[in-house]
Order: sequence, then structure tokens, then C-alpha cells
Amino acid sequence: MDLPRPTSSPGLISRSIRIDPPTFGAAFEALPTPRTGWSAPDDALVLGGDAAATITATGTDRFAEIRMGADELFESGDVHAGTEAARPRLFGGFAFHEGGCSGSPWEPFPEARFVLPRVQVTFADNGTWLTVNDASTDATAATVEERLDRERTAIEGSTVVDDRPPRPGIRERRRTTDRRAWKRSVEAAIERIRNGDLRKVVLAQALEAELAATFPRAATLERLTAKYPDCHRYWFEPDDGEAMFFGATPERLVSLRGRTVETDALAGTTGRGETPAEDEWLAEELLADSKNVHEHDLVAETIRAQLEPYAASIAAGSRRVRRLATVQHLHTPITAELDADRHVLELVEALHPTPAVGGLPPAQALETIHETEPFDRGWYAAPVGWIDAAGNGAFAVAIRSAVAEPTRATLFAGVGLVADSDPDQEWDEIQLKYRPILDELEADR
Ligand SMILES: C=C(O[C@@H]1C=C(C(=O)O)C=C[C@H]1O)C(=O)O
Repeated sequence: MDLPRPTSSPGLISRSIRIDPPTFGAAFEALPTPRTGWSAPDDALVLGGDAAATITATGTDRFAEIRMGADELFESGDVHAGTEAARPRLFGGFAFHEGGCSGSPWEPFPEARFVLPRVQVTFADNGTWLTVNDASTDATAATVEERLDRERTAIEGSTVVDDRPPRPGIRERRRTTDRRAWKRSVEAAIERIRNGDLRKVVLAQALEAELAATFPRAATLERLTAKYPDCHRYWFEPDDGEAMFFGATPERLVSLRGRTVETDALAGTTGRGETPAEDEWLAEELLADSKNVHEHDLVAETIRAQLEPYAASIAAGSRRVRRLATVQHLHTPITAELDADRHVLELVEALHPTPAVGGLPPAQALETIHETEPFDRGWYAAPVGWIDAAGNGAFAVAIRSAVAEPTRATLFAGVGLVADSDPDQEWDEIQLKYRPILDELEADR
């Protein structure tokens, strides 16, 4: 039987104060590990350090288990957040497959893990906020406020200069899949699609880069954060080991605020031009290309169908082109109003994996991925994001991502395959999708 909490324990205690804005590097280095980070176009930049609470889960029930852990954590609290962006939020993510995270470099990553940072720096529109959270039974408002004072001294007194170490350079590259193996896999997938039991599958590759110098975490994350303001940027250090999963993704999985849902279908890709006119020409060609439009529409239609059981109404915008630093994608924004109050994790579970990263029908696509990919996806292409006490949240699809270790990075990228895909073109598309992370690893010239 569950005993009620002793009435003297307030549950979660959270206090925030406004501070003089530190540099990104000073805040990152001053925070205790393991560190967590999140930044989105419509959200503050949040840097978290250590954990006041960590919730992990495994298997098919991992979404429901994280939700139960969150509900328990947020059940009662004494919260003075100062500003909305600094309210207690759990940040984390899931593995792509249930039972994922077995092979290298994923060993330190649980199949699902969310943390409420113990110390958090929030760069919001209305100032920079320092927050301390404590969920232990012996916490009191006084101990949390004392800790807040100490952390303020540490961050404001941080002597880290913003020296931006250079990009590390790459000594050696190893691919999980060479061109011949890729061609064979793509041809086998296309054969299966033509035979009729598969409509689309997303196959990925991994690229291991041995670095010529230590991976500069703060500088890399700061550069990614500044360079991709239109993307969701994220990083997660697990409890054990020296790894960090990070990336800058253009793809939102779902966001929920009250009963309003926003999501995106993002699939179908072309490159960037050398000139604005060439960019425009490539974009027009993408919008008119039947292979890419088919690949995209399968995603948009499936997302609509996946949301339908939860929605009072759904509206999709027109298909358009989303231009990014190294690629352009077909994009359909989708909004919905829910038929009832729901938790964002219900929607995450319903939507993941969308055919933008899995395929159709889902079971056959996942089987093809399992049989073909010679590596573990871990958290690549899986949901990463945050949840709050009200069950609101925002999740992105963790593509354009990598796992960094002290002198090694493992990058991931995939492509959607349909009946008339071409192995060479898809190979080139993967190389373009590595670019955002590779650009941060290759030595400055
Ligand atoms: C799977 C990835 O990207 C996905 C696949 C796309 C495509 O095949 O056109 C486009 C955007 C993403 O939905 C990746 O970047 O790793």
C-alpha cells in the first residue's frame, strides 16, 4: 500500500533568481555534471546541471512509466519560478527502438531518461534566471535558497573566459556502411517496396570520427546554438561515462500547450544552391518532384491519421519548402485541438516513429531497419524534449545528431526510401545531413 507523504514534506522545492547573464561557456562549465540542454525557436535556452530527480524506464511501457514518474514528482511542490521558462521541467528523451541502447556508443544511455536539473540557467526574453530544484525529503526552502546563493556566486564568479577553442579536427573516419553495402541495402529495400508489403522505409548510417583533439563541448554547443536558431538544439550527458548526445534538428515531433497541438511533417530533401537563384530553382524542383512529394505525403497523411483519435479538429497548412544550412526539405505544418485534456507523452507515444524516420507500414519498416542497419540507433531519430507539471511539453526528432566522447564522435543520418529512390542520390543526401555536426568537428582552415 502506498502511504501518504508526510504532510511536513512539501515535495519539490524550486527557487529562481535573476542573475547577471554569464556567457554560454561560463554557465556550461560552472554547472555540475551530468548536464542537459534545450533550446527551441519559441523557447528559452535552458542549461541544466546535475539532477534533482532522474526518471528512467525501459521497454514498450517506457512512455507511460516516464509519465507516472513525472506525475509523482510534480504532485506537490513549493515553486517560485520567477518566470515561466524557469518553471520545473523534466528534460530528456527515449531510445528509437524498445530494447535499444545496447551497442557502442549507447551503453551509458538508458532507453528512456528524464532529469529535473538540480541547477538550471535559463536565458529567457526577460533576463537570465538561475534556478535550484530539490526533491529530497530533507529539503527545506532555507536549504534551497542557501544553495541558490552558492550557485550564484559560482556562476557569477566563474573565471572561464570565452576563448572558444578551435574545432578539434578529424584524424580518421569509419563508416558503418560502405558504398557497396549501401547500394545492396537500398536495392533490397526498394525490391521489398515494389513487391508490395512495404511502402516506405528510412535507412540510416553511422559515421565514427576519431578526433585530433579533445571534443570542446561548450564551444561546440554554443556554436550550434548560435548557428541554428530555427532548429531545436539539445544535449544530454548520461549519469555514467563521458558521453554526450547532442544535435540541432529541424524536425518537431509534437508540442502541446493546453489542448493545442503543433507538429510538422518534414520529409523529402534536396541540396542548397550556390546562389539564391539556384536555391530557388532547387526548391521549385523539389515541390514538383513526384518521388519526394509521395515520400512527404505519406508522412503528412500518417501524422494526421495518428492524431485523429485524440483530436476534435486537425488542420494542415500547404506543402512548402523549409530551407536549412545544408539541405532543403518539404514541410507541412499541422495543428490540432485535442478532444480532451491529455499528457504530451500520450501524443509522443502515438506519433513515434513517424514515417519521416521509420516507415510504412510501421511493423514492416521497423523489421527492415532491424535487419539492415548494422548499428544501434540508440536515441538517434527518437523523441527528445521536455514535460512540465501540467502535462504540456515539446518534443523534437533527434536527427542531425551525434554522440561525443572525449576524442571520438559518432554521427547518424538517414534517408527515406520509396519505390523510385536512387542509391547514389540517397548516399549523397546522407553526406549532406552529416554536415551540421561534421562542420563542428573538422579543423578550421
Ligand atoms: C532521417 C533523417 O531525416 C529525415 C528524412 C528526410 C528525407 O528522407 O527526406 C528528411 C527529413 C527527416 O525527416 C536524418 O536527417 O537523419
